[in-house]
Amino acid sequence: MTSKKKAPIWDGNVRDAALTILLAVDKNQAYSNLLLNQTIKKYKIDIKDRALLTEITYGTLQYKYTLDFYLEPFIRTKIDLWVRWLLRLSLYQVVYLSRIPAHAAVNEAVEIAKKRGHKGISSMVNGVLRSIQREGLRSLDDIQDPTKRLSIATSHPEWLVERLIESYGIEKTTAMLEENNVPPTLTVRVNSLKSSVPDVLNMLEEEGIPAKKSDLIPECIHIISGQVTHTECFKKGFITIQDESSMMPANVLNPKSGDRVLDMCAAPGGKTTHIAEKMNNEGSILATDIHPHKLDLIEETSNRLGINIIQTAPVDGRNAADFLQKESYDAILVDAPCSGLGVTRRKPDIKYTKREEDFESLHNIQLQLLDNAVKVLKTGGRLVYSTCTVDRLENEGTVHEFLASHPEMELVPIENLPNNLLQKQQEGMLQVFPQDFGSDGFFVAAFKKKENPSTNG
Ligand SMILES: C[S@@+](CC[C@H](N)C(=O)[O-])C[C@H]1O[C@@H](n2cnc3c(N)ncnc32)[C@H](O)[C@@H]1O
Repeated sequence: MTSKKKAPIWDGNVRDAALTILLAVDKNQAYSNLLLNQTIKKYKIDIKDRALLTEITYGTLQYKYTLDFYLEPFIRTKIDLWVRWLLRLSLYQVVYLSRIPAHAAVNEAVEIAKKRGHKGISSMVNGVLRSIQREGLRSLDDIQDPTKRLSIATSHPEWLVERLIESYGIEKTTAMLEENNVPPTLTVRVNSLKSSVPDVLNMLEEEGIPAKKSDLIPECIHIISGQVTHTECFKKGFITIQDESSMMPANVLNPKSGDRVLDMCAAPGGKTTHIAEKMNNEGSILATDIHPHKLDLIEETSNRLGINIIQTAPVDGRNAADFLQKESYDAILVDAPCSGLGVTRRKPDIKYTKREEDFESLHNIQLQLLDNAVKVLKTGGRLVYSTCTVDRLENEGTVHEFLASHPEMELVPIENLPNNLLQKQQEGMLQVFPQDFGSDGFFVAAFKKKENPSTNG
């Protein structure tokens, strides 16, 4: 007799589950997206509760500083961390989720406080939330300093707001920080080896998933609602979940069938498999990553997509040239580790955990990766550098410093993307902001190894 493993008991308390996740993110620096997925899987939480759990967890995290600003005048004693998160998540519902009646959010908070604490705490929680309801929220206009006001209104650390304003000015920064609090879109890439955009749209419709073709990247489809990973279309390898901005590097690299390609920071393989599709599954790709356990993900995805030209290897890109054959790759992608400021919508914890000193150390790693890529790139070969950040030091800063120390490399214009993206190119580099197209913030630059290194162009 086979016995099915039962899911642990789910008591249906979405707010309590959100509180557990938020506390773990705060105390253990756990990733909110991973914890959320684990919780949903562990308890087999249904679609309706899943949506609310996601909304409350991300929303509370996204607006942490704003919520604290509203709570501050009403909290008169020292409170435990879990009580602070309970107040934040309850106030988040009152302020931002109009479909949830305020009294329901407050009653739930009181019940959780009773269950997790004692009567004194539940009365305090009740008192704070009801006082805010009675007296109203303080105005953000009370904050005189514009940087501080933007920091509190959009809930980003003040030093980060300052850094971004310095790079992009107040208007662009405001639009970016506001966009960082908007739920991300879900997009998929059609596997050109197995299907086409019109066929996938039909298949998704038949499977009850509303979707539409993107206006930006030709192989991209926007999913309007539904769980794509449950569809036959996904299981059969016709599509891969990928943000639209992340579809740029493989297009810019523009590999040919039969090329020998290196993807230096490859896991989990979103871009490696895209490159393989562009190569019509002909040629060879070496996909390396510093973390060996992540390489399995590349192999899994390749199998699902019907790709067999990818080999994986655990390699630290900072000394890749010691292990790989010199001057042997036609095209190389360095999709570098970065601060990830362009994906704050998906991982709100990023904005609270980054430190100013991280940018310099990431910039140094990025330069080391590029130094190694040059050594194994063929003369005349193409190198694409990409990040999912909007930080100038990691993007333009890395490109300029790299060019200064590599006279054998030249920046080449970005090609093979639609015009509305190409128009955004500045000095041969492309920075996409989250507010531009609703896709992730992303940076791409392309280089060529000169045939004759003594020339300047
Ligand atoms: C932005 S992610 C890559 C995403 C991947 N290209 C994709 O599209 O799925 C950066 C990757 O770099 C890897 N990494 C970090 N430091 C590295 C190093 N020194 N050498 C090689 N890989 C590194 C990380 O493990 C991570 O998987």
